[in-house]
Amino acid sequence: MLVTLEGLDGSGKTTVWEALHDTYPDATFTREPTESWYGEAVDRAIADDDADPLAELFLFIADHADHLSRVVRPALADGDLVISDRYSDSRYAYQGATLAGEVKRPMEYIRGVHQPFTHPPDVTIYLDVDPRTAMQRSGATNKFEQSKYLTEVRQNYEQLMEWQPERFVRVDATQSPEGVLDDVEDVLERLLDAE
Ligand SMILES: Nc1ncnc2c1ncn2[C@@H]1O[C@H](COP(=O)(O)OP(=O)(O)OP(=O)(O)O)[C@@H](O)[C@H]1O
Ligand SMILES: Cc1cn([C@H]2C[C@H](O)[C@@H](COP(=O)(O)O)O2)c(=O)[nH]c1=O
Repeated sequence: MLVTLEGLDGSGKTTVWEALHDTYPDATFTREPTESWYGEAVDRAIADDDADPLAELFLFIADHADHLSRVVRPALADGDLVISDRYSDSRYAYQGATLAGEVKRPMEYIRGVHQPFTHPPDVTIYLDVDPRTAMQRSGATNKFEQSKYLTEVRQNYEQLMEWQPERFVRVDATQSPEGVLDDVEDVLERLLDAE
C-alpha cells in the first residue's frame, strides 16, 4: 500500500513521517524531492528564484520517475507499506500554482503528464494548516514559502480533494504534534486493519 503525506510547507509532514518510523519499523519510508542526483537538480531549481517554471516542473517529474522505478515500485512489489513525505500531489498543487498563466489548466496538464507512468497513492493524508501558520513554522526559507503563493497552493489541494474525495483523508494539522500524530496513526490503523 502506498500512503502519501501532503500539505503546505511547515504543515508537519516530516515530523509525522519521522515519528511513524517507530510505529511501522518494517515500512519503506521515502520522500520527494529524493536524495538522488535528480533530487539534487530539483534542489538547485528550488534555490533559483529565476528558474523557468516549466523546466522546474520537468525536473520534479524526472525525480518522480526515478523515485518510482528505484524505490516505490520495487517496495510495493515486495508487499511493503510505503510512506512518502510528499509525492505527485505536491506537483499538482505547487507547480499548478507556478504554472498558472503559463499553460492552460495547469493542474489538469500536470496530472495528464503523470497519468501514463505514475503509480497513484492508495491513500493521501492531507495535513491541513492555513498559510499563515505554514509560513510561521517553515520560516519562509525558500521561494515557495510565501503567503500569496501558499494560498494558491492550498486552493489547489482543496481542488484535488474535491476531485478525488475517496483518496484523501484530511487531518487538522493546527493541533499539537502529538494530536496530529494520533490522528494519522488512527487513519493508518484503520486502513491496515481493513486490508
Ligand atoms: N503540530 C505542530 N504544531 C506546532 N509545530 C509543529 C507541528 N508539527 C511540526 N511543527 C514544527 O514546524 C516546523 C516544520 O515542521 P515539518 O518540517 O515537520 O513540516 P513539513 O510539512 O515537513 O515542512 P516542509 O514541507 O517545509 O519540509 C518544525 O519546526 C516542527 O517542529
Ligand atoms: C515534491 C515537491 C516539492 N515542492 C516544493 C515544496 C517545498 O517548498 C520544496 C521542498 O520540499 P520539502 O518537503 O520542504 O523538502 O519543494 C514542489 O514545489 N513540488 C513538488 O513536486
